[in-house]
Amino acid sequence: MSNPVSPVVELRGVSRSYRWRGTVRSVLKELDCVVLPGTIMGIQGTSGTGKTTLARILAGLDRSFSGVRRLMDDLPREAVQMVFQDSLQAFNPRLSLEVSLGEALAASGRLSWSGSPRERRALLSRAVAQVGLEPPLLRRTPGRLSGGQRQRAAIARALLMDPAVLVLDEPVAALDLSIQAKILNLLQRLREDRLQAGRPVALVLISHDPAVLRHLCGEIYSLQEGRLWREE
Ligand SMILES: Nc1ncnc2c1ncn2[C@@H]1O[C@H](COP(=O)(O)OP(=O)(O)OP(=O)(O)O)[C@@H](O)[C@H]1O
Repeated sequence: MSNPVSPVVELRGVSRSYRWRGTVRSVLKELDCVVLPGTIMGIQGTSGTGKTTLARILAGLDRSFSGVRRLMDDLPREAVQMVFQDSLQAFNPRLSLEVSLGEALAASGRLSWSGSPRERRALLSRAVAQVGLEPPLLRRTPGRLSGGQRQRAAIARALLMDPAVLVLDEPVAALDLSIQAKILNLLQRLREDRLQAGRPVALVLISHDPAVLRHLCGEIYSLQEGRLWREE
């Protein structure tokens, strides 16, 4: 009998509701979600079904839920990283990419701010080159990048934290079709590279667009009535 693989992150019986103007809206209802190492899981759902709510809970950004969220043994909090649809809001507009990504690098514990600037620049150049960005772009603020470049930078920043899971909430919805395909191919390649390097990263790709999910995902689930349903 083969050993069962432990989830990198899992949700069991998770419920989340919002109180708004005196009424309570129940969004997630006893939802289960299991993310296995190195897999690509797709989650679809129409507007308002709770995709972002689920993404934030998976990523550990929202703790106002009932039920259980479990991370694989010994994984640090930062092991689950999130990439948002609108990466302009995810970056401090006043900071260059070099500073924003440098902060992520310092937070990951791989290099302290007191480390040599040269070493830091080399690591950051490699990080952006890995997502197809020219290192000189590191000097720019996020507002001086295209939407596609910014999304690549957001992915590079998340990868600097050496995640075991990347939760991507509508990562290409704001981009032109041709750029969408490039970003999806990039995610595919990054996942394969990490698998080969023995450091698997699981992707949870959330999209309202079934075509985006079919492009990448082995398993696709629909978020409906507060739960995930496996698509055939
Ligand atoms: N902070 C909040 N306060 C009150 N209601 C909220 C809050 N955040 C989300 N909601 C409501 O919860 C429901 C689910 O929201 P959520 O953003 O998770 O859905 P979604 O599937 O990501 O939607 P979309 O595809 O439109 O982004 C929506 O009806 C939304 O109005």
